[in-house]
Amino acid sequence: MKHDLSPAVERARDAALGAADRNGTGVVRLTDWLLGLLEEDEGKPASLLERTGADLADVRAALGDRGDWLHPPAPSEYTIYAAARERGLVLRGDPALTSEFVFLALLNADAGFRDQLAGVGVRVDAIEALLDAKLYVAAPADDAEPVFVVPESTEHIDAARVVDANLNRAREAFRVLDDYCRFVLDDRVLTEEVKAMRHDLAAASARIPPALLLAARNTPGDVGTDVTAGGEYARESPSQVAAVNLKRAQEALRSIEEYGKVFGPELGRAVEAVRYRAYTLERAVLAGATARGRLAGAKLYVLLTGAQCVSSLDFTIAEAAAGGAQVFQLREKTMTDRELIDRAERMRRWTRDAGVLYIVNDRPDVARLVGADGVHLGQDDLPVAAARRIVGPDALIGVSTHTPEQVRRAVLDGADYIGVGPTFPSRTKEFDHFPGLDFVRFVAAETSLPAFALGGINLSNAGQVVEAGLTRVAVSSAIAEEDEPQPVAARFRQILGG
Ligand SMILES: Cc1ncc(COP(=O)(O)OP(=O)(O)O)c(N)n1
Ligand SMILES: Cc1ncsc1CCOP(=O)(O)O
Ligand SMILES: [Mg+2]
Repeated sequence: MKHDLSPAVERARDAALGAADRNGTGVVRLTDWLLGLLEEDEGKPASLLERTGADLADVRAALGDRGDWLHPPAPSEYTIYAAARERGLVLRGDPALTSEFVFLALLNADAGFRDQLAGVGVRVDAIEALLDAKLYVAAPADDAEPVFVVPESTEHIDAARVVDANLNRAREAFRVLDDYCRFVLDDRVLTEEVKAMRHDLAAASARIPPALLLAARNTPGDVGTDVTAGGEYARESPSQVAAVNLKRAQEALRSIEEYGKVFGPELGRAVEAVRYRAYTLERAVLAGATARGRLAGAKLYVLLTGAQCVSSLDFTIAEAAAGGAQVFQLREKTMTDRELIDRAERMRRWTRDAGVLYIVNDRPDVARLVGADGVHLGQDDLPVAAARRIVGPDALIGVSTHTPEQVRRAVLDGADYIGVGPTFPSRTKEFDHFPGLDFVRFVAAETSLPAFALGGINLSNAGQVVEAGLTRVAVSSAIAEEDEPQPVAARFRQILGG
């Protein structure tokens, strides 16, 4: 039967037959065919090898010299051409007998021989990927336009290799972070954010066909696998493990973003969005841990407005602190700025003397000016990031929350604690909506960030808050309107579990 061979295939066949004649056996070996195909430096088989990272001279030398190799006989010409046509049809929709598909057919003809070739850097899967036209017009299912249409090129294999390695790195880092948020922080909001980031990264990377990523993978040939940095095996604490893996995820995402640009702008953009979220996550996870530390034992938080106190402010602070209140907030809503700064400075002294934390309500500027420990922000006050620029990295920032979404946002914005309420009708502030104890229950199950229930909490109903799952409360009238704040504060502490 006459086959319609390309000139390059004809030359390779003649070379193989000639080699068989010369060695006296008359048996044409796979080696003879391959050497025939690789004879031309500029030929497609040689260029495929080089594009996929193999050294042409090494491969030729191994085929020619390796006495320890098995050199199986080549299949019949008919079988070789049938396999080549089939590969050409599947990968390109074209059954023409050209050298690259005959090359591929020969590489796949004998598994043992293919393994020997892998030992000298011949990566059949990568060669197949380069020949696979589908890979270059891949588009995610929900995109109307192809995301990238490129000619086959070594650049894409190289970039896919970097992206593949960094996707694995990022996935592994996210897995470690998932464990930290879930088992160490016990925080559902953060755990779900890590999961969502993993999912979004996977969706973004689907823009590169998985077959291409797999084909580009070359772990044995990775010169970095046995290079370890000092300190890689030393971790002092779970939070250090989290910190290291947050950095690892960010670095891997940056690399995917940069090398992903080789496939078009969309991948870079989508991964950039995940990377920014990784920075936010870092703040939420790590600074949250510091804040958790500072507020670890804080159970009773007192909001004070001078005019509401039946005694003087300084007496109320000293007495409530002596009874066990640990955090005090200056909440003045009607003062001029001059009056406010004056009071805020005094309150700094009184709270320092009492050894308690001091938070200023609403005003990051005032908090910073008087050296308060932090600021409390409502939903209509400055956002966390803006306040953080004023108060600095070490100050505590609290956020009022009234809905599940506000809790999620506060956690991810890097709030250090949240106010949760209003729980009950309040004598201090009027409300027309009460998320109540159901919301307290939700918060208790959702986040490990310090969360203070507030709104109408007193000694009679504080137990219900504890039953609903929170053991921290913020109160105003229950302390400010008492002649003797100390025993009241002490009783709160008992109810809240010491
Ligand atoms: C600890 C704590 N939680 C909630 C609030 C309420 O803040 P906000 O909603 O901004 O209302 P005002 O207190 O500013 O009227 C808070 N102050 N403290
Ligand atoms: C400011 C504020 N925000 C929600 S409840 C509340 C007031 C808390 O005061 P009280 O403990 O007297 O109800
Ligand atoms: Mg406010």
